[in-house]
Amino acid sequence: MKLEVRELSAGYGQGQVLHGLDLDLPAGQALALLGRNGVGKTTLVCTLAGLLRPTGGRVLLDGRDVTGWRPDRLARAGVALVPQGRRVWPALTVHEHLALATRHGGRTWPTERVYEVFPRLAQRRRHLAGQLSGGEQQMLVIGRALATDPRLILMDEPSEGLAPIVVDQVAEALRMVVREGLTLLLVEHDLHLALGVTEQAAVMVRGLIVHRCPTPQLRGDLPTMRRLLGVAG
Ligand SMILES: Nc1ncnc2c1ncn2[C@@H]1O[C@H](COP(=O)(O)OP(=O)(O)OP(=O)(O)O)[C@@H](O)[C@H]1O
Repeated sequence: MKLEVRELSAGYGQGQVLHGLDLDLPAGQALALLGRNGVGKTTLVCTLAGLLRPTGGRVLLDGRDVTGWRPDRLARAGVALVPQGRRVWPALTVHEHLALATRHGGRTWPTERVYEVFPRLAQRRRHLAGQLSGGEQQMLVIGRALATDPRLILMDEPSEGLAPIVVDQVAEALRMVVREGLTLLLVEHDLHLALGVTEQAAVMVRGLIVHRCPTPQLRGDLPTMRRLLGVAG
């Protein structure tokens, strides 16, 4: 699903965070959205998911103006959000989570397809989510989003607090779904993950995209990474 963001402004009360931000994400592309703490990455993702109302500008999905749409309407249009903090329902099993996600009657993934992306979840399908490891919970949250058959998936820090080996498993899963044509906007501090699964990278500073390039180019551009992201080395 093609995403076009035009002069988007949003914030909290009097505090404006996004200052007329422009962003283009062609259908089927995976984009890493990078930037130091507090530049507005989560604010952008929440605005795109309908959790925050923009105060200005426009958001287009496949050319259709969806500015100000509520989260449920955006979800039905094919937008899925994997928010920070991997919230699961502790007393429901893995399988019940996935079954609930596909209950809305629209297009869905067969649960088995989620299990192909995350074999670990298949092994844990009868376990309560509250008993899963942090990594398994994150797989469940991503799996739940995939089960709704999204066309654009917004992810906010999926690697947060996960062991490196689990981050590798999440990366492998993301590569798989991107290969299948899903459009991905990935907010991520773990550069190994962010640069390992995306073709394009964008860097935010104070509510604006200030740098955009193919991911391999950014990976080879240490001065820019140092300047905009504070990467050591
Ligand atoms: N609910 C809120 N109410 C008021 N201000 C907020 C709220 N959430 C975030 N902010 C402020 O908005 C600005 C941008 O925050 P945001 O979380 O979007 O940044 P970020 O780039 O995602 O940061 P991080 O990388 O630390 O997650 C920050 O100054 C933050 O303090």
